[in-house]
Amino acid sequence: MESWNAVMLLMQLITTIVMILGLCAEFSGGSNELAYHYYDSSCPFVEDIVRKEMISIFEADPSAPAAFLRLLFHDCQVQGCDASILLNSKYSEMQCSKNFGIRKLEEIGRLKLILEVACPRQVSCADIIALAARDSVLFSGGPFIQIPLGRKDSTSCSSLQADAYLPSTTINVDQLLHIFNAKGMDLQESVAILGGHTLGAGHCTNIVDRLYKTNLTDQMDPKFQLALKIGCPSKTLINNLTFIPNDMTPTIFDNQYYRDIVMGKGLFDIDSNIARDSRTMTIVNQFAIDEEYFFQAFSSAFVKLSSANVLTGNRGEVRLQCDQVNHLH
Ligand code: HEM
Ligand SMILES: [Ca+2]
Ligand SMILES: [Ca+2]
Repeated sequence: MESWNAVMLLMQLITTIVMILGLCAEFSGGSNELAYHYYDSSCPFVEDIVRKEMISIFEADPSAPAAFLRLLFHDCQVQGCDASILLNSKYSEMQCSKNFGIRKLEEIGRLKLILEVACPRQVSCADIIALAARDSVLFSGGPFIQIPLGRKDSTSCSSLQADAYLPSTTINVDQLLHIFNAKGMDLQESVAILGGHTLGAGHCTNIVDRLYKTNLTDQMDPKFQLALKIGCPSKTLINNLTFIPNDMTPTIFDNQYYRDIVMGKGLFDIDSNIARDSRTMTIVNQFAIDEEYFFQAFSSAFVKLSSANVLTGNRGEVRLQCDQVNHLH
């Protein structure tokens, strides 16, 4: 009987400890999930502050939205959306050649400084990247996408991981679907997220291999091919400087990308592949004629991309400076 009482007492003690721990987590904002009202009490104007800064960045440089959208994809693709791409260290992800052309890291750092003044130690660099990307979509004519917040920043990064997880331009449709299925996307969302290529440009260095292949089996539109050859004359060193727009309206977030790839005017292998694969072709054709449908699928895909594999609660930290971890771990 006595031992039974002791067991009961122990169980009560454990329940109390678990409850106290739970309460602590709640009060410290340590919820383990992203939330739509995450900064309501700790930084209520975070979205307005980011939006205001973004507008002035976009006014100064119309190519900026493309940069922020790609930055989000490349952050989320390696270790999840944790601002690992911003870390400046021996192992920086930016050393990886697949991150060639990634821009505007310093603008995220500048936004962070502004937010440190408004709400010290609250807003993670990972959330700033996600907000910058969704404002980029909106201000170039795309949908307004509400995203949950509360991502924490990583305390490490690895260029090897970037090498392993960033996709190359020659991936096939199977590999593409695999990448986005892993983030919970269905077929439509996987085709929609590649619609990010409605913005921005690709450098010739990423195009020439396809363009000057001896047996170009691609059904590339001949006039488009000629235009690409004029834009990227040969395999020269200046290929790192010259570039070609991703679609015919590279500063507008629209469904032009799908209309282009249907007509054989896709810039990279993967762009033309989704227009020809039997699984993805029908969706590409639908997006090409129905922009609203594309916007809807892109919006839900964007939430999944930016929520996949995030650090929350006590995992990770809110960096004080986006390019450095707070202290050595
Ligand atoms: C999964 C397969 C993908 C591949 C292989 C791929 C590949 C590329 C390449 C090679 C470039 C050109 C980089 C340069 O030469 O400067 C590029 C640009 C771009 N990508 Fe992707 N991408 C993929 C998916 C995505 C996704 C999911 C998004 C966003 C949702 C995205 C958004 C962009 C944007 C906006 C640019 C233009 C960047 C700029 O102008 O600065 N890409 N992509
Ligand atoms: Ca990352
Ligand atoms: Ca466009």
